Amino acid sequence: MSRETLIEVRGLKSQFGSHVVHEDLDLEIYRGEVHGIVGGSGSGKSVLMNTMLGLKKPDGGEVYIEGKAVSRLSTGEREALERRWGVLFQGSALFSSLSVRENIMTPLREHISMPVALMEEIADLKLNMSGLSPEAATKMPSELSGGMKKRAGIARALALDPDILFLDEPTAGLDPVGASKFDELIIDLKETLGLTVIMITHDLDTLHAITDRISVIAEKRVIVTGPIDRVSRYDHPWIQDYFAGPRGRAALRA
Ligand SMILES: Nc1ncnc2c1ncn2[C@@H]1O[C@H](COP(=O)(O)OP(=O)(O)OP(=O)(O)O)[C@@H](O)[C@H]1O
Repeated sequence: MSRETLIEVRGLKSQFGSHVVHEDLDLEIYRGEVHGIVGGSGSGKSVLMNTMLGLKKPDGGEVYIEGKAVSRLSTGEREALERRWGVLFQGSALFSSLSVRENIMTPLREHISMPVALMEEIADLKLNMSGLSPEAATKMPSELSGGMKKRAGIARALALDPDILFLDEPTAGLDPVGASKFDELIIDLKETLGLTVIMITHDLDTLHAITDRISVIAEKRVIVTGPIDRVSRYDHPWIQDYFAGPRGRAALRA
């Protein structure tokens, strides 16, 4: 992990009607790190991720990628940026009427003009990188287990060779063995592909196993950022409940 800032959120305000979700929120993501975002339910983790992805416009403040204000990018620059990231949404969000291979090909179809045979080849390569067997290519999402769906979602997220990977609750719904295998996959991919990974998760084992730094959202802003062992000692009621509660202690022992 370098200390070079890849994404910077400055003074973010997010609101829906009169409901203010973020107020003066700052966040910095370093190039090459796995950065976990944690916070209570409804604290605004998904809204923050959607704002970094440009799916929600800030109501105040700005998101900078490599120092460039996202709101001031031209359409071309914006499209180029979108090709640099892959996203695994909650629940994998695969298209149920498309096979796994077709799902992985979707971003290629949207962004690049190339022969179908080449797209299929790329899709099968990403499938393999995500730890799925070649037979999974022709399966429909309904035929996959939860863990396989997540891997197919990762394969699709990797379709355009991104350098930034956004993961929303990647291990939710997986059993502990499946979740720890998924953690290993994320680390492998990060190391082989040089990815920066931004991950929302409630999974304390995953946070301990793979994050370089974490940020905690509470009271509408990021209250602390740092390595998990430092953040978990921070004097704040939510942090103490979360990390020092029975689950937090078990994850630390593990
Ligand atoms: N499109 C929307 N319209 C109105 N309110 C919204 C919208 N999206 C999010 N919110 C509100 O913003 C707040 C933050 O939501 P968000 O989904 O970011 O929380 P979260 O931290 O990801 O929660 P969880 O851990 O439960 O997934 C919530 O109060 C939610 O109701």
